[in-house]
This record gives sequence, C-alpha cells and structure tokens, in this order.
Amino acid sequence: MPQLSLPSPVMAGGDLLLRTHLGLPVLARALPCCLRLRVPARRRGGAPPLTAAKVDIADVVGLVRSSDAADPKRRRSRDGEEGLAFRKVATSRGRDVHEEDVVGGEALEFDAAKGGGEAGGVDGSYLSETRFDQCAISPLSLKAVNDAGYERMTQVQEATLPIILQGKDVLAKAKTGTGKTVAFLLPAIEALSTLPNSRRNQLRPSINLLVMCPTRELANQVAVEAKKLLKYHHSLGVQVVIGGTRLTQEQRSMQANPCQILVATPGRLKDHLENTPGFSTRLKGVKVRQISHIAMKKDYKFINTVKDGDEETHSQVSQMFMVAPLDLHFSILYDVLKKHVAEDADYKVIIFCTTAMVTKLVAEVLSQLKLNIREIHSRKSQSARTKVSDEFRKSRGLILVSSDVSARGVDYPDVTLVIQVGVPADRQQYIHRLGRTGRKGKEGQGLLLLAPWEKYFLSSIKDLSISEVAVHSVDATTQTKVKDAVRKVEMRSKESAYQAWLGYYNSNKTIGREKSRLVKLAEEFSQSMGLAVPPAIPKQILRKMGLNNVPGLRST
Ligand SMILES: Nc1ncnc2c1ncn2[C@@H]1O[C@H](COP(=O)(O)OP(=O)(O)OP(=O)(O)O)[C@@H](O)[C@H]1O
Repeated sequence: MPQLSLPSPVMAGGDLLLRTHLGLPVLARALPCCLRLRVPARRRGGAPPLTAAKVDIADVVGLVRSSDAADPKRRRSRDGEEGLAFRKVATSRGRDVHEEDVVGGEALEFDAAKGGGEAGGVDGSYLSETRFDQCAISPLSLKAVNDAGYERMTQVQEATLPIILQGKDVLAKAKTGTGKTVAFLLPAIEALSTLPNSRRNQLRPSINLLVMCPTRELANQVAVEAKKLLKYHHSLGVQVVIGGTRLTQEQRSMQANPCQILVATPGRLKDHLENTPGFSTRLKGVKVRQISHIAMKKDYKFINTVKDGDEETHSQVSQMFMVAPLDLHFSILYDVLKKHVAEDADYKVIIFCTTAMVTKLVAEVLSQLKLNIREIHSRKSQSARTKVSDEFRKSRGLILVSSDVSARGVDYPDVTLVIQVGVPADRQQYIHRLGRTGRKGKEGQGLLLLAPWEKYFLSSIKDLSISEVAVHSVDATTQTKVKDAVRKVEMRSKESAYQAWLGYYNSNKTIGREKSRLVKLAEEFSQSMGLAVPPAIPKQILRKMGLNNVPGLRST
C-alpha cells in the first residue's frame, strides 16, 4: 500500500503540502488565491532544504511547512525542539543556515506604492518595473519566459523571486490573476534544473515536484504554464494526471515521457499510487501526512503585495448585487445577458451556479433562449469539460454556465462579466469567482443575484465596493419568452436541479437550519422552474440529507 493518504481537506479543495524523498518541492495549489512556495537553495548536489508557504488572500488559514516530513527521526526532533532540528537538518545537508538567517514570521511589506498605481505596479498595472532579464534565473528559463511573452515581472513575482532564489521561506499575498502560478513554478523549475544530471537522466526519474490541484481544469492549466517555462529545459518533463481520463493512457504516457514534475488532482493521484506499478517508488519520499500535522515554521518571510487598507478585490472590477424573488431570476438573468451582449461584441461571461445540476438547468434554459451558451460542471465527461474549457479560453462571444469547478485559479483571459446566481459558499468563494474577471489589470464587472432570504450573505462582503442595483423591470414579452424556454426544459433536468438545490441549501448553515422554511423555499425554486408541484425525491437521498419525515417533501 503506498504511503500516501490524502487528507480530507485536500479532497474538499483544501491545501496539501508534502515533500519528496529527494527533498524537492511538492506544491499544493488548492486555493489559487494562495501562493505556496517551497524554497530550495540553488546549489549542486544534495537535497535542498525545504520550505513552504501559503497564504489566503483574506486570512492566513494555517501555514504549511513540511521540511522534515520524510524523515521520522527529524520529525520527532522537530516536534520536540521546534527550530533547533531545522537548523541541524539544514546544516547536515550542507546548507549554511544560522539562526540569524531565519526570520521569525517577519513581515516584509512589499512596497506596493512603489509603482504609484492603485495596484502598486507601474501605471496602476499589476506589473512591476523589473524585467525577468534583471534577475538571476537560468538562460533557459529566461528564453522560455520571453517566448511566453512575459517581459516584466508581476508584482508578486518581483517581490518573491529574489528571496526564494536565496533559499528563503516565503509567504506571499497577492490578488487574483496577478501571476502566482509563475511565481511558484519558476523557482521550482530553477531548483530542479540545478540537480545533478545523474538524478535527472534516468529512464524513470523520481518525481521531484508534485503540484496538487483541486480541479482538473486547473491541473491542465498549471501543466500548460509549466510546459511553457520548461520549453528549453529539455531534460525536464511535466505530466498531468487527472480524473475522468483513462488511467492506462496516463500510465503509458508516464512511461514514454519521464517527468520530474507531476500535476495531479488528488483522486487520480491516489489511483496511480494504488494501481500504477513503480509509481509509489517514484514518489517514495512522500509520506502519510495530514496537513494539520504539518506546521509552518516561524522562519518564513511574509511578502504582501496588497497595500494596507486596500480591498481584496480589484478596483477596476465593478461589483453589483441585485435582490429579487426567485421566480424573476431567469428573466433577470436573460435581461442582463441580452444587454451585456448588445453592449460588448467581445463579451465573455461566466455564470456561477450553486451546484452541478442547477448549472445544467440554467444552461438549458439560456440555450433555449438562443444565447451562445457552454456548460461546465463535474457531471460532464472530462473530454467535454476539456473541450469547453479550451474553447472558452480562446474565444469571445460566449457565455459559460459553470459550477464551482471554474471558481478558483482558472485563467480565462478577458472575461467581461461574472454573474453569481444564488448565495456563494462563503466570502472567499465570492472573491475567487469574481476573480475570473479583471485579470492582469483588465476591467470587468461582477453581479451577484440573490433571493431576498439570501441577503444575509451581504454582511460578509460589506467591506468590498459592492453596490446594489435595482431589480430590472422585465417587459411582459420577455417574461413570456423566458417562461416558454423554462417550460421546454426536460422534466428530468428540473427534478435533478430541485434535488441538488435542496441539498445545497440544506447544508447552508443559515438557510438549512430551519427545515420547514427550507422546504418552502425549495418549493419557490420548483415554481420558478414552472412546476406546480415539487418533484418527489428518493427516500434514500432524503435520508442522506437528513430530511426524511420533513413535512412538505415528497418521496419516491
Ligand atoms: N510576468 C508576467 N507578465 C505577463 N503575464 C503574466 C506574467 N506572469 C503571469 N502572467 C499571466 O497572468 C495570468 C494570470 O496568472 P495566474 O493565473 O498565475 O494568476 P493567479 O494570481 O494565480 O490567479 P488566481 O488567484 O485566480 O489563481 C496568466 O494568463 C499568466 O500567463
């Protein structure tokens, strides 16, 4: 049995940070607003010391350090003598580490005002003034960075890279869409490229860098970015392993194309550990670790690229909310989209819905209304997801109806509008979803569409510049057209959406508390789908939701 258990926080989209046997980085990119950097020293021979950091844009939710995870002896001493063991380890590996070297959680406030703009970059952009050719990266990486079209570093890259290359721990904070992926991949690749050839030129080299991603789309995206940076590093390779594709195909691909960097989603990683011969050996240093047991040591540097008092969201993204009864939501959605499409020929919209099945329903209604709709969620086949994701990345004039699979980290350029229908899971999810627009300093718009009983959520985002817009008065012709479209959607889609809707709000701490009210609200939702009587739900599912015997629910 392979020695890796994937902790539930990761399965749920949380963070995981592990280390490999050879001491190179394992990165978890589960919360894309976070930047986690493990800082290997640039030197030949021997395993670099490990460091790790992550930060959530709003609050630091536990810092992760896994420096000595692979060695139980070291871990014991670390647990007992925090700090001392680390110095011993580092010294024993030949790294010249002294107590003065380590900065106990020192906050290095990056001079966000340096560039003079709101976001701290030149002309208010997300970019810094520093060019990549001004920093100490290898010529191969530099060439690749230039080919990718990156000339100047983003603020977070400028602020972190020199420190990481010195072998320091870094904890960095930066807004959405400001280049955190390159910020963690580039130093990791630099570290890999300094490993002695004997380590790298094996037929099946160790996997030295494992990047864990919560969604398949994000994993693909990280692999694409890694490939760009590896363009001239011919002895280094990256592979992606994600669920929903054929395991055997990935096994063959990993055999044919040895890789030192693996980008994975947790479930599929586990699959390979259990079913791919030799795979666990390649990851042999990765232990059974629970994130809660890994503590970030105090010797990290905190780099904050967000100015004090600045909002967590981008000021160039205008944020609005609208509160309207559920039965108007489809009409309002249609009306908003029609106007947006008419105003901007290059429109590119993402509509976030609460669950996969509600996403499907909304996509079907809007497709009936002849809008240019694509749909993405976990119930779609992976090939369909990849196709839609690739298309949406490249195109304009499209509306993507999505569940939260697109909420975090996914980089679709030039999204003009993000609409969130229904209450998001929490404040962070609201910010992540909104962060799909306004990337790389561009402008964007966000609209949160709530039912009156979802207004409570606004208190959690009241510090953001979000303003209310009045409910559109939708003309009678449009309303009839929308009703007609809703009517045409298959009953099965409505049944599934109803069930999913009930499940989502049932698990919402505020709305799900009072079951009789929840059932009434669910009935409102079913009426908004044009149903006179709410669909029946299998008994077994009601039991799972803890809703069996709740009056007002019909069971089969
Ligand atoms: N130095 C650079 N110059 C120009 N573009 C860059 C640079 N670095 C990264 N980018 C591009 O910026 C975009 C956003 O980067 P990325 O997705 O890494 O942002 P992020 O901060 O991780 O976002 P999120 O918080 O949503 O995960 C990508 O298209 C990436 O290719």
